[in-house]
Amino acid sequence: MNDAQPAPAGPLRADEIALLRASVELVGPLADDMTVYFYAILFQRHPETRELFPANLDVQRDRLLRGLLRIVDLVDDPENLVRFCGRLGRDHRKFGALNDHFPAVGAALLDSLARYAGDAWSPRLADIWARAYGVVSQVMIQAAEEDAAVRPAVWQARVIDHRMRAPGIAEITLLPDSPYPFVAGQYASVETPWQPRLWRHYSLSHAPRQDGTLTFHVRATRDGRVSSALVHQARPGDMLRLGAAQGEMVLDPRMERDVLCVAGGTGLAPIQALVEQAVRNGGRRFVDVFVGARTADELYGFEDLLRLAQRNHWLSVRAAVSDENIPGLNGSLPQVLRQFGPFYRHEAYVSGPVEMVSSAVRVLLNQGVPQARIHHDPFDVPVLEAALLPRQLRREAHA
Ligand SMILES: NC(=O)C1=CN([C@@H]2O[C@H](COP(=O)(O)OP(=O)(O)OC[C@H]3O[C@@H](n4cnc5c(N)ncnc54)[C@H](O)[C@@H]3O)[C@@H](O)[C@H]2O)C=CC1
Repeated sequence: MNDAQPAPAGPLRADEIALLRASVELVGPLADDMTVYFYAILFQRHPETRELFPANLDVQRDRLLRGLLRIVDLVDDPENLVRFCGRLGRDHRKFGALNDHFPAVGAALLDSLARYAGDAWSPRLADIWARAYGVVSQVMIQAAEEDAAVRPAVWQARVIDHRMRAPGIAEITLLPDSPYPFVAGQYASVETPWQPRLWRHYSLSHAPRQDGTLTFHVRATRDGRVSSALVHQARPGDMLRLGAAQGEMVLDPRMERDVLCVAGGTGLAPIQALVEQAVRNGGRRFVDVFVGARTADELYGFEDLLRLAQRNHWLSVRAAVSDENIPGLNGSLPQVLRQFGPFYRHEAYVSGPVEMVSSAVRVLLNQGVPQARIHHDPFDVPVLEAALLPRQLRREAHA
């Protein structure tokens, strides 16, 4: 089949959206097989696209098609569709010149859907899918072009410091080749020379610095190839690549509410950045920080925050350990929040393992904190934020 031509980008009608959703439901249970098929035909028809992806496709497999399919969920929500696809487009710049590949991906997607939807596939459904894909790719391309006018797609950054902060947790400092714009609380995507084209996201652990250096906290995990390489292999002098900073877990300087910060494990990084920013802003509101770790050994960074609290009356810092019985606070962060709340007057920032973040969010919602005042980074792949959140939750989040 020829590559899909750009489809006329008219809004889809309600009956067309219903058909689109029904087809996603239909292929949902077959998504794994369909994904394998999708990549197979994409690489067969366009071998040059293979080198855009990491050598091991396992994670990517899961991501790309899932993202494409779930974007469908946003087709009747233009504002969030544009926001989501715009971010996707900007984020894709780091992968290289992609504009030429949109038609190829679109064609592979439609052919995969046609095969796995079976009898339910029809020329009408194909037309609806082509139009939906046309809208998405137009928004992505436009966002990428606008972004290209103002900043590079990637930054080369040299490792200038590497130190272990706790067992398996390294603090890594980089010097980028040109100024790297970001706001305290944001994260960067990082590619290492050891796992080419495998990008992972790490939060910066500080507010922007005069000398332009950037610091990340990284924990080596058993399955985390990039994290393990960063902790165990990276040394001063090594070169990494960075994609643009992203993330909306930032302080609004106009906001007057007190702040609650909840940091689990290496989730401390963005919280430390927010606290540093609050100091710079002049400490105009009270900030309560809860830092959690499984064991006392893993509770790194707490002493630094305590020292900061001694100098700033508006800052209070508490630590809790969940898997060890030691003097002080015991329990997981969500358990501890239950003891200390309610925080319904606060603006809340939560960072750490996904399960911890989602259960802390539930505790805060139960305490009456409105969803809009609970800030956390997207679960899993940041660019798939909207895709991974259940529809209802997302609506509430943007309400
Ligand atoms: N911006 C963000 O949201 C950031 C998120 N992270 C993520 O944070 C995580 C940090 O992992 P580790 O340091 O290994 O944390 P960890 O597994 O050592 O746990 C840290 C804290 O979270 C609590 N916790 C862990 N699992 C929980 C669960 N199921 N329910 C309730 N509480 C739970 C623990 O009790 C402990 O207080 C990584 O997944 C990393 O991707 C890291 C940096 C920034």
